[in-house]
Amino acid sequence: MDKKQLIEEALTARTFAYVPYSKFPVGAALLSNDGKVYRGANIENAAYPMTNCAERTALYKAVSEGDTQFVAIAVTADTDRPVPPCGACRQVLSELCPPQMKVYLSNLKGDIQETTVEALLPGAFSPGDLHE
Ligand SMILES: O=c1ccn([C@H]2C[C@H](O)[C@@H](CO)O2)c(=O)[nH]1
Ligand SMILES: [Zn+2]
Repeated sequence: MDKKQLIEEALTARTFAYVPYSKFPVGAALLSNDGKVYRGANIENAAYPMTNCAERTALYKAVSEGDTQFVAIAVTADTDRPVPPCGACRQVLSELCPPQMKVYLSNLKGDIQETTVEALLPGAFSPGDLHE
């Protein structure tokens, strides 16, 4: 599973978004170290703040299936620039993924921004901050 294939998976995931309010579908595809891909889409709610982003959907699917070792995530939406993850997703990525893990942000025009979990949220509040 290479970068291009993972982005294709994110594009497929995007088609399953539940977005009656924003009409802004987002897709994500999370690659685990055993080669499995967890797709995620954003799922909105009439109580707006309950919305779950595509990235967190993919992460929570994986973790709740017992998969915790990840090597990359792709995220895609119909944005002018490669879609930037929200603050909440950056925090969750930093909790559940290695700091140097690749993050492929893209849009429908085919622009790709390659970054890392750590670069998306430098200095993130981390599990280690809770203990001495
Ligand atoms: O990286 C992002 C940015 C936004 N959204 C969702 C949340 C909401 O459903 C819609 C508009 O913010 O897009 C994501 O899923 N991922
Ligand atoms: Zn988000």
